Amino acid sequence: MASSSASSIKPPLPSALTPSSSSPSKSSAFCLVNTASFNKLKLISLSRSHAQRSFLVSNVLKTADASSASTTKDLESSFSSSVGTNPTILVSEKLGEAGLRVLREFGHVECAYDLSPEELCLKIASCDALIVRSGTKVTRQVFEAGKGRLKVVGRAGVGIDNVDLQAATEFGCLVVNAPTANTIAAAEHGIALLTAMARNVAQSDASMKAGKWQRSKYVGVSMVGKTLAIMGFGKVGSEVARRAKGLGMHVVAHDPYAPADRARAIGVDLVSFDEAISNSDFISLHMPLTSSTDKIFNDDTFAKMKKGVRIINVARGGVIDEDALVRALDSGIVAQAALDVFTEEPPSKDSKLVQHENVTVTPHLGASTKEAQEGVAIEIAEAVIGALNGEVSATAVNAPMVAPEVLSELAPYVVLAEKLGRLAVQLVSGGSGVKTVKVTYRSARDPEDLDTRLLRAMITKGIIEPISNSYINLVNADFTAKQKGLRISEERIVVDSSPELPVDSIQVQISNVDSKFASAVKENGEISIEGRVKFGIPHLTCVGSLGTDVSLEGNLILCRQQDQPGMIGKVGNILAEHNVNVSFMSVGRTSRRKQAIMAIGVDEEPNKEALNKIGSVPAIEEFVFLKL
Ligand SMILES: NC(=O)c1ccc[n+]([C@@H]2O[C@H](COP(=O)([O-])OP(=O)(O)OC[C@H]3O[C@@H](n4cnc5c(N)ncnc54)[C@H](O)[C@@H]3O)[C@@H](O)[C@H]2O)c1
Ligand SMILES: O=C(O)[C@H](O)COP(=O)(O)O
Repeated sequence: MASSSASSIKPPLPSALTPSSSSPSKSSAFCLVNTASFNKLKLISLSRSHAQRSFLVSNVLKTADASSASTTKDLESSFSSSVGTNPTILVSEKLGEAGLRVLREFGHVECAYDLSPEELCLKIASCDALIVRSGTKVTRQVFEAGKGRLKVVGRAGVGIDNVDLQAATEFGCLVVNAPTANTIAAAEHGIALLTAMARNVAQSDASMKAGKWQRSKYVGVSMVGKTLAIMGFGKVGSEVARRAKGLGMHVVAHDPYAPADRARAIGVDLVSFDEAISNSDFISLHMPLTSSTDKIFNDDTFAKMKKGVRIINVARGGVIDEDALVRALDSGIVAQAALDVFTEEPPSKDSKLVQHENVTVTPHLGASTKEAQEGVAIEIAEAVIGALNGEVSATAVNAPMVAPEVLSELAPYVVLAEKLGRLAVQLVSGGSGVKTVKVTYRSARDPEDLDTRLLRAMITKGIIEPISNSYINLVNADFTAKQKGLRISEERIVVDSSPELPVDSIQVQISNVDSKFASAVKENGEISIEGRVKFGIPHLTCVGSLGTDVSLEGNLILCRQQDQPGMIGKVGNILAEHNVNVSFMSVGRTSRRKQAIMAIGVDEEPNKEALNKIGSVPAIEEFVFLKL
């Protein structure tokens, strides 16, 4: 007889005991002694020391016990009940009042502006969410300080170059932004800078205020008929293009990812980078700051521009090498520049660029209209609350988006997936050394129609969390798996079952490891378990090559035994003697009086003595105790 210790491994079962894993119920007999009452889908987070205790489904932060939630309504009611406490939301920059009102109705809102990096790190440790604009650097240190509690960073605007997305992902923190509400404001500001620069509005205004009347000095240039290059034909760039067309300009755009039909619809030609910059009279920048756009406008690119070009930047200061721009202004390659954004904000008071007489500047005002700020504030408040409430975020920056209908459909499978991962890793001898996992989804659906990212994340969570102190969710599951050298491959097999159900069964196989329960090892040497959802409840349906049928909740004892009368009673009595409540029992076997697998669900964890007694029942050949 083997116990749950790693040293007591027995060889895999003989092939006589190996019914087909794909259809265990056909070749196994089941005796379902008792069924448990199942908890509702508990979306309350199990997160440690976390006051807010939310379950962020879009991120799969935490799940609790086996559960069922087959409709969106079930899910939503579970979400709302999970946000009972008062989450703390730190707002570190000025946010529109309308958004603050929405946030205050939801939780405790702390507005603390102009925090030093140290002060931010100190505060963040007691916050569930952080809302920033472009002025707050959300660094790795911030995520480290917020570890375990900070669940979401909301960027009240578009650009997320001030947020360390890699660190956010590693710490499982969702980043959401408000990408649409300030588009028009930014485009209008771009046009304002374009026209103000062309007609020297700012310079002549300053001159008049200084008591001068310099009409000939401030002769401008006309815009009609001139070529404007839009660099980055996204939301803002397209709106600038529309407006520039209204000014009678010829507009071209460069954007490696922009669809040609959108450009055509606005009457804009998409051209190469070099073509755009070398033939244009005005160049307006609208691309994000990324590693590939960092200082993309530099000495080399300025040298390719038409002499006397005028540049507008309402995107990010970092896309321009500012020293090179000063040189280009001094040499006359660039006649004028109108800048709303700077590499360092605010720039130094003696910045040559800011002080340059041919440069018009504004202090990052692109998004600063009353309308845009109210809009952005509401957009980000809703996104952050949604994320804390477990809703799918349409503006997630560092997590795959899962459509609400997919989420609702997959809810019970999400629980099953985590339980299977959790069970599989506990069957590994010593629990460690897991490197290769294969997940097989059997489904009647076309493999293309089955989005398994959520399920894979939960299996990863189930496998990693019991053996490490990592915290896994949809945001960081793939990253953490990779970091730990865990390779999870997936296979989808089309089966002839109901296409109404997204998944028929999920099988988790771990290879190249020893098992503490030899019966879990298939002929191919892999630990294998399989489960399905029955009436919304996750069930374990196969262990190794043997069929079983137990609902997954509480704890589980798996025994391999000789199939003979009285086994259920013997084990049941031992557990009763130790005041351990049995929630269900199931016996699967291939044929009479040979070997069988008994699965016993227990509410409490049996002590060593009880487990030893089970182990000494002569007909029991091996057993393992597993925590779900
Ligand atoms: N000044 C402000 O207050 C203000 C306000 C809003 C937006 N912005 C900034 O403006 C920029 C654009 O915002 P958006 O809402 O239009 O974003 P967007 O994502 O809709 O558009 C950005 C576009 O840039 C394109 N792009 C990416 N790399 C490029 C490259 N190397 N060359 C050319 N194009 C490239 C993308 O394909 C995309 O179409 C962002 O940097 C944003 O932060 C500034
Ligand atoms: O990226 C943006 O949305 C703009 O740059 C606005 O930034 P702000 O919120 O700091 O005004």
